[in-house]
Amino acid sequence: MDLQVTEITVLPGRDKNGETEHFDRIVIRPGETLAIVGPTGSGKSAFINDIEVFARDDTVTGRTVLVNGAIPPDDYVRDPAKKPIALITQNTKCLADLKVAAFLEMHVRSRKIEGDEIISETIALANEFTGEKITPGARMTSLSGGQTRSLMVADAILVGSTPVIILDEVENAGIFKDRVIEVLRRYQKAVVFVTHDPLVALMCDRRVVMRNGTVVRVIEHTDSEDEALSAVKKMDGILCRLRERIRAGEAITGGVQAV
Ligand SMILES: Nc1ncnc2c1ncn2[C@@H]1O[C@H](COP(=O)(O)OP(=O)(O)OP(=O)(O)O)[C@@H](O)[C@H]1O
Repeated sequence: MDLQVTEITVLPGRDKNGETEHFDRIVIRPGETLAIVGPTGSGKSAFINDIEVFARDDTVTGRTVLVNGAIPPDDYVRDPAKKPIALITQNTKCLADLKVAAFLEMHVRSRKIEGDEIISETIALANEFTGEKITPGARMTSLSGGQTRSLMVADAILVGSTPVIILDEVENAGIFKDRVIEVLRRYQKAVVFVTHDPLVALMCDRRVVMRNGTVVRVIEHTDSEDEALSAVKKMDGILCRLRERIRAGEAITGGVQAV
């Protein structure tokens, strides 16, 4: 990436009634995680869309998004190779009928990255996110939803090397959410999650609460939520193991605490 992204700033626009939004600015920096939460239709997708297109008072919300404190250069918006944002949604479908390694190789070549190790490294990283292992020889079209999204996240981190990653409701997709968050932090990505998942929301540094097309509150994660977070982690662990057993075709008899 040509320009180091040190911060993305969202400046207020208008709510659904056309009233000026009340927040001052929302800044996200490398290594930080932001969750966008709120009921259906509250404007979560519109918020991430503003970031993805670098809004300049030209979207439905009237917000403006700055990169390093300034309006970003035009090629950030127009040239996909220069765009510093990767958006990964639930509807990631692969139309390329290629094997996983060939698909990654194509991306690696287009990014002009030297060496082949990055392909196996990307597959290995993706396999940290999913219980169903991805092999280099598997066809892209035969991957499950969870495998595809795991590969897309690993690809955005290592091959695309984008500093900002937006994940739109990927939680139901058979990926290890806490592992994804840990790795994204380790790689110093600025991450925005649209989420309804308590574990993802509580693990993030901040939660942006949406209602009626506007940001109504920004909640900082503090120690006071740690107790709830560790309880949710335990529950999530139980559910994950239970899910694996059900997928494996087991009958679940007895209590689930002991799973
Ligand atoms: N500030 C705004 N001003 C005008 N229209 C808005 C604003 N924010 C969102 N909208 C519109 O409201 C509708 C619902 O918003 P959006 O899809 O972003 O909600 P959501 O929270 O993502 O909903 P869901 O959880 O169902 O995906 C969309 O048509 C969107 O364009």
